[in-house]
Amino acid sequence: MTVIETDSLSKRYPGVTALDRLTVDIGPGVTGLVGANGAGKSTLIKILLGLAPASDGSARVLGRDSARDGSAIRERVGYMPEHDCLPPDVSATEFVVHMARMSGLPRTAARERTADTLRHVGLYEERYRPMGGYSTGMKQRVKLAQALVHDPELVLLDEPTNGLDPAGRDEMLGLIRRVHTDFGISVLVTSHLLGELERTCDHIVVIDGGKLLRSQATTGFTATIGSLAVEVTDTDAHPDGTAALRDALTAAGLTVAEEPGRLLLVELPPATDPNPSKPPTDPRVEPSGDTTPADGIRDAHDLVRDAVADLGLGLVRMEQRRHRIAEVFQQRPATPAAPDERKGATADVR
Ligand SMILES: Nc1ncnc2c1ncn2[C@@H]1O[C@H](COP(=O)(O)OP(=O)(O)OP(=O)(O)O)[C@@H](O)[C@H]1O
Repeated sequence: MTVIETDSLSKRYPGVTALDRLTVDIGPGVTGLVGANGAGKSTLIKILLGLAPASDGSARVLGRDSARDGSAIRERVGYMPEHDCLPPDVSATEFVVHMARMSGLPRTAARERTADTLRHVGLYEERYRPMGGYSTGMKQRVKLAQALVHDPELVLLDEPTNGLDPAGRDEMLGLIRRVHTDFGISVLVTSHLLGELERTCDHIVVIDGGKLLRSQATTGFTATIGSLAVEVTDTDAHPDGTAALRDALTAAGLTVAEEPGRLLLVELPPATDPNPSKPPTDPRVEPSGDTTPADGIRDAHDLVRDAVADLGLGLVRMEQRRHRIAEVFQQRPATPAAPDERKGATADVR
């Protein structure tokens, strides 16, 4: 099932191409839309909601054409805008009730839904105070509440962690995750911080300069590449044991990077099949003798163990690590990257 699909979607402003032939399918669940400032995230959201026309191509949201059926889409989709748009003189309750009424809820239902939604986002007594005195975190919560109040099937959240400190960001990301797990609402959440979506999203779409860089399940980002962290002791024969091991492993054909603290990172082969077009292996069929990723990982372990033993070094630790999303996007010239990794990304990877 597809929740959002775009087909060669382009948006041109005078002198700027905000979206450039973007074709992407997004399914249910929590999807992160990542890109540096100006990558085209807000533009995409506005087109999906039918609030801005595309220059070329098409977009469908919940099966409806965003160019023709904008108002029908907005009935079923909630939107949390990036910028502050809250009237300072009214309370969160008054504002969210108003938004619920605008969405067509009767008065009593609007009040009940508002109370439930504000409770869900963690606003209690403060909900009766004018919003002008709210902290950034409270304002972001009100913006999230008004996106949820009419019980949408999908919410589009534009930079919901903007302006929040690390603790506030974590809380907001937890809330966003619960929007899906507690209510079954699908979420598209934008951020220029690639790393923060790693724990929250099932799927990540990365855009840069309005173009699609990558669209992949979060596990795919982190599981396809890994490394073995190895630390060894020095000996009289090898006063720099780390360097000796690095040279031995490199000579054995492994790609090795050195980290501060005498740690060597040995690249492992992909742990999952990086080529999704390849048919899955039938588990009932005996292995044909071809090497698999698991074989490659075992071989790397064996090579490290043997090299350490041959050099007579002490092995302090050898542990497998999965890369975090942010690392996947850092340039790693020592490793021949898969074609779509080679495109690189300009998203902020803090
Ligand atoms: N109304 C507009 N008129 C002209 N240019 C625009 C307009 N809206 C957006 N742009 C330009 O289109 C590009 C994409 O902007 P967009 O706001 O979609 O990016 P973004 O990824 O959401 O970034 P940010 O997080 O900084 O808002 C930018 O170069 C921006 O300056």
